[in-house]
Amino acid sequence: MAFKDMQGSKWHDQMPNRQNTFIFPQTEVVLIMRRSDSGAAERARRRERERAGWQLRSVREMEENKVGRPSRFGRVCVFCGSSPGKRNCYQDAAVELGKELVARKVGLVYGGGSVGLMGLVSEAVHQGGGHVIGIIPRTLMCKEITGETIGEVRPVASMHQRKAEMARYSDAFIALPGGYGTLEELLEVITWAQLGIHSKPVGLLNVDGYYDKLLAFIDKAVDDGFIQPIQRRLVVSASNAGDLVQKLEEYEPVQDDVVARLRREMEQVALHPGNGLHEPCS
Ligand SMILES: CC(C)=CCNc1ncnc2c1ncn2[C@@H]1O[C@H](COP(=O)(O)O)[C@@H](O)[C@H]1O
Repeated sequence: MAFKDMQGSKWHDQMPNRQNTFIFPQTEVVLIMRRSDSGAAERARRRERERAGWQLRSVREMEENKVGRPSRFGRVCVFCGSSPGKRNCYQDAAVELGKELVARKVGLVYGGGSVGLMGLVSEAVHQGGGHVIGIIPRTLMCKEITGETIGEVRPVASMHQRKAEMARYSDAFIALPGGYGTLEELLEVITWAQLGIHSKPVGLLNVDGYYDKLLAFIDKAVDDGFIQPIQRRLVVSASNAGDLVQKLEEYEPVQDDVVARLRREMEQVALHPGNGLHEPCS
């Protein structure tokens, strides 16, 4: 009997835990490892966990390549326009990204609804058999505004809670072309990464140069001293879905002393509320 980790690189000769699975707490990705796993009980457990949005792959499946390209991500959050955009390339890119996630067995987290590029990417994942979570404020749940939400719908109280939940459920973020809403969501997760609130990769799907000017702006902010050069790495970009997801898979979090200190302090505050809140910077 042998066990293999998510990247398929490490072998272990003992069962990782009592459920024959590896659990990656950060990503909530689970792998079934036992070669001999078969039978109704295992299939039932698998169905149950898949319903919960976890990903399960047996070593045999991976080796026979039946599950497509394996991924380190369980779920990716996609921010995108609630409009379809005027050019076909944007709509095509949304569908292509959905298919890429399906091929890698990565679930989708998005803002719910079926309008614009949001509808196209969620439909592509859903139709391909992928898991979709739509997080939508109750006030937006009127179908006339957002259209039908497919997959699992998680209603939340506010736009703020929506963003927090989208971030919590995801292991990485991708922005397709979009407008103010997309930019706001994108910049928030970049800012959170800069502050060490998370260390998940953030990618821009730069369809036909849509984000060239934003990337140029970020470079200018680095040149003019408003963004630290090391923090430039927080934003990954590519012109097509396959390259972008691959870059995100290979992304290594920025190692920044200031970020590390902030993260430690935030963990302290979370553990001991009231501590450290009024301490001066050192
Ligand atoms: C009231 C109204 C215009 C609703 C349109 N219907 C919508 N339904 C669901 N989420 C939306 C909607 N409009 C904007 N958003 C949010 O804002 C983002 C897109 O905004 P935008 O189109 O890029 O700027 C989405 O990721 C979503 O989180």
